[in-house]
Amino acid sequence: MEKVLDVNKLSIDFPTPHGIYKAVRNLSFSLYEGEILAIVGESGSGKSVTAKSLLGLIEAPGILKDGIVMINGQNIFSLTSEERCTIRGKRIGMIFQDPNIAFDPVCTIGKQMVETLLNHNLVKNFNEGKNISLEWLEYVGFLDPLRVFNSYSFELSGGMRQRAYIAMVMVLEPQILIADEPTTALDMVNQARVLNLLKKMKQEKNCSIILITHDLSIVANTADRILVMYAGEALEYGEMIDVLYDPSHPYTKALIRSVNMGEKNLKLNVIKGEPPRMNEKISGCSFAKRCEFAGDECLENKPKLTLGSKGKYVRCLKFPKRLGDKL
Ligand SMILES: Nc1ncnc2c1ncn2[C@@H]1O[C@H](COP(=O)(O)OP(=O)(O)OP(=O)(O)O)[C@@H](O)[C@H]1O
Repeated sequence: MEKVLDVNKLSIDFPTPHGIYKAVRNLSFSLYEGEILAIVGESGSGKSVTAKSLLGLIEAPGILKDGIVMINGQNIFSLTSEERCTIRGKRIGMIFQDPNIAFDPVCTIGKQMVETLLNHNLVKNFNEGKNISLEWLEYVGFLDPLRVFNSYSFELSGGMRQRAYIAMVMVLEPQILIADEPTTALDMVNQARVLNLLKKMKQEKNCSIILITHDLSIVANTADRILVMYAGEALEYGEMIDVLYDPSHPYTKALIRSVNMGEKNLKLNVIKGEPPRMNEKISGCSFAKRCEFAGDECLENKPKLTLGSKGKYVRCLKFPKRLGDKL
C-alpha cells in the first residue's frame, strides 16, 4: 500500500507564562492509502494539536519546534500559506466534533458546498456544483438530498448536520480525511451511521482516514491501525488487532482495562494519577509515575520507540519482545 502521509519527529511547543508546554514530542507515524488509523489517548495527550498540524495549522501561541509532515512528497511546513490552502480541502480534509463551526448560518448547505467547489476551481458553474453536491449528500445517506441542499444547518438534527458536514468536506474528494472526535456529540444510532460512512469511504473511495477518539470500542469497530499517545508522544503503534487484543505497553493495557468493550459484569479500573504536566521536564518514561511495572530505571532512562514482533512499535523499557530497532 502506498504511503500518503509521513510524519517525522514532530514536536510542537506552546510557550506560556508557566513555562513551555510540550504538546507533541518527537512524534513519528505514517498513513497508508485506504486505511483508517486511530489516534487514541487521554484528554490533553496531544491528539488534536497533532491533527491540526497535519493541515499546517498550529494555533498561537503554539510553534513548530521540529519535524516534517510529508503529504505526497511535499513537506507541509515548507509550503507558502497559499500552497497550504490548496492542499487543505483538496488533498486533506478535516471534520471536527462540532459541525456548527463549519456552517455559515445564513447560507444554505447546498450553496456552501457549491461555493467550496467553485473556490477550488473544480466546477465551471453553479449547476455542475449542485449535481456533485447532491451526489455527495445522497452518498452520506440522505434520502432526500435536495431538501438538505436547500436547508440551513440549524434546520437539521445533530446527526444530519454531522453527515452534511462530512459531505461538505468530501465534496472536494480529499485523499486524506482527519476526523477529530466526529461522533462524540451523537447518539448511538447516529454514531453508527457516521462510523459506517467512514468505513464506506475507505472501502469505496480508497480514502485514508485518521480517526481521533477516546473511545476504544469505536476503534475496535473501525480502525486498521492504532497510535496510542500519552503526554504528546507515541507509546504503542501498530495493527489494531495487535494493539487492542495483545497490548504490550502498560498504558495501553490500563487504557483497555478502563473501558468496557462489551464484556458483561466487567470491573472497570480507572488509571490512577494524572499525566505529567505539559511544562514538566520528563527524564524517564512519561508514564512511569502511574505504571504498576515501573522500576527505578523507568524514572531515570527515557525509553525509545522500539520495533517488536508483528511490526508493532512500543516505548517501554520493560517491554519484553524488543528486537532493538528504533523508529
Ligand atoms: N492554546 C494553547 N495554549 C497552551 N497550551 C495548549 C494550547 N492548545 C493546546 N495546548 C497544549 O497541548 C496539549 C494537547 O492538547 P490537545 O487538544 O491536542 O489534546 P487532546 O489529546 O486532543 O485532548 P482532548 O481529547 O481533550 O481533545 C494540551 O494539554 C495543552 O497543554
